[in-house]
Amino acid sequence: MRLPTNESDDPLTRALAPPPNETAEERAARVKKEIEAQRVSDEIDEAIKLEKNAQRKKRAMRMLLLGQSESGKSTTLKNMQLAYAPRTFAAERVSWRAVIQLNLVRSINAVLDALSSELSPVEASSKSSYLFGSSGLSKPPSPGPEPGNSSGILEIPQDRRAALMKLKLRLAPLRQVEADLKARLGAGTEEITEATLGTLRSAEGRGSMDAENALSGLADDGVMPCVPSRKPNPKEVFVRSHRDWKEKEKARTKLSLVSLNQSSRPVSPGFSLDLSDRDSATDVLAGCAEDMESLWRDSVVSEIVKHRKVMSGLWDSADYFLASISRIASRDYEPTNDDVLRARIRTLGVQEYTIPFETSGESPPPHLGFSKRDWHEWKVYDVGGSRTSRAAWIPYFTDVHAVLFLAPISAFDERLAEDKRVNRLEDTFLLWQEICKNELLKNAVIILFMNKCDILKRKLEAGVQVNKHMTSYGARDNEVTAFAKYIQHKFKELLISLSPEKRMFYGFLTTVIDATATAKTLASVRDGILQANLRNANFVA
Ligand SMILES: Nc1nc2c(ncn2[C@@H]2O[C@H](COP(=O)(O)OP(=O)(O)OP(=O)(O)O)[C@@H](O)[C@H]2O)c(=O)[nH]1
Ligand SMILES: [Mg+2]
Repeated sequence: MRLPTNESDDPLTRALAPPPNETAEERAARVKKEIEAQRVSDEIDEAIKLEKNAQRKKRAMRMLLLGQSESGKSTTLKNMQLAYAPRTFAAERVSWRAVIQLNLVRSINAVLDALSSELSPVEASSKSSYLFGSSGLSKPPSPGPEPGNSSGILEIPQDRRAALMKLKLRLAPLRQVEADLKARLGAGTEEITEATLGTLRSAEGRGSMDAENALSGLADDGVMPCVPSRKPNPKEVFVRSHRDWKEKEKARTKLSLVSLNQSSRPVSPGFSLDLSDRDSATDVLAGCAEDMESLWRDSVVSEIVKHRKVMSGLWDSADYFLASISRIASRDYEPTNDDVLRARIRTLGVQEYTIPFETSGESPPPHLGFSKRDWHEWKVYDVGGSRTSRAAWIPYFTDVHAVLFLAPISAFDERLAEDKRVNRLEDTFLLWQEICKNELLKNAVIILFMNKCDILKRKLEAGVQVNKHMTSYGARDNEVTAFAKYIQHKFKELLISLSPEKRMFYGFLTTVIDATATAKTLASVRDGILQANLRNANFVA
């Protein structure tokens, strides 16, 4: 057979070639037709791609992380990444630097507020909304002494007053650092409290972008009990990206570290360093490191912190970061795994993650219709947990295979930040009830993490009496094992009595800031979900 020797011999080239004596008008018409044909073809390709993605999504294993705000959902998610996607976790570690710096600066500013209240009570009372109002710290303050009420003011020795005043002045730039970091990291830095709810609503009226973010998932009617049954508004439904601030922070931190080393190391050719983007928060923090240490270690300040119950107004990891001031407030600070697990930023809306849960490499049973990849690469959805965010959860209840419910059992003596009338454990029980009886979740495996056992232990050992806050606890032993057994029984009873179908109870006592223990628990969870779903042949869409 003779092969074509040049293009004109090729039948395909010949067939596609324009007619030899094509006029200019004919050419224009032909090109127009070809462009239109290409557009239609592209549209078809795009539709096929979308359909393929939708099918793939439908088949992927899907898990929802649910629970009230600060229950530990995002911390559990970080543990999943650390255990199953360590490279992604390591690559993102550097982007947590600003969040950790902000966690530290906010704690120091809260201490400075308490100090101001003691040094000059009248001035402080006019500013007191800063501390637990607009700054949006996570928990409402425990009722401390009234500023201006002399019986509530500590006696500060005269010789210490001047030194503490000076320290306070030298640390004043940290207010601006807090504002800058919040602006950089976005609305997740604003905790939803009774006070901030008002601020956020009025910001929405002005149509600000930040309010738009902050209000993601906020129902029209404001605070809602548990999971609302009405349809969420469209703003609440879409998956929010968790990458935005992480990508920006990663770039900024790398830049800042390069800039720090530029005098000793030559900048690689072609790398353009934008000095205007250098990290001024890091510079100010490094400049204030010694003063922050002096403040935190000062015996008078310690008394004030205790007296004003500053720590109970902050989130649970504040003391961890305050214990590491010199390490964090240095120019070359790079977060450790533990730092990242402890870092606090509120989750906005619903965020989707892909976790490669593969451990033993086994294949999915053929009759379930999963590809090997879909079987191991789970879609995990982390949600914002405050009452105002819960409407956003509902669209994710359809076709979900597992719910991992976080119950912070140490919160038996705490109140919801967004509604101080409600006890946090009571809110968790109400939420659990609604999840257990929800029709949309009837085929999902429900797993319970009774979390924050470390804090529970600390509280009970410090003498906090459970039965003062939960009369039903009666005269049972005021210690961790007895309390955990009691609580576990309550959760199990509710699950069994409320589930539309007969259900297995999977409960774990957890401290999710402990990565080693959590990795073991997560391996059991994964196996439990797969086993339970294997038994339930109906679950595959
Ligand atoms: N001590 C201790 N702290 C914990 C534990 N679990 C979570 N935390 C801390 O509690 C804070 C809140 O945890 P997150 O994981 O951000 O809570 P969340 O449920 O995602 O909260 P939202 O995003 O607001 O819904 C963080 O500072 C965590 O480090 C725990 O078991 N023990
Ligand atoms: Mg979260």
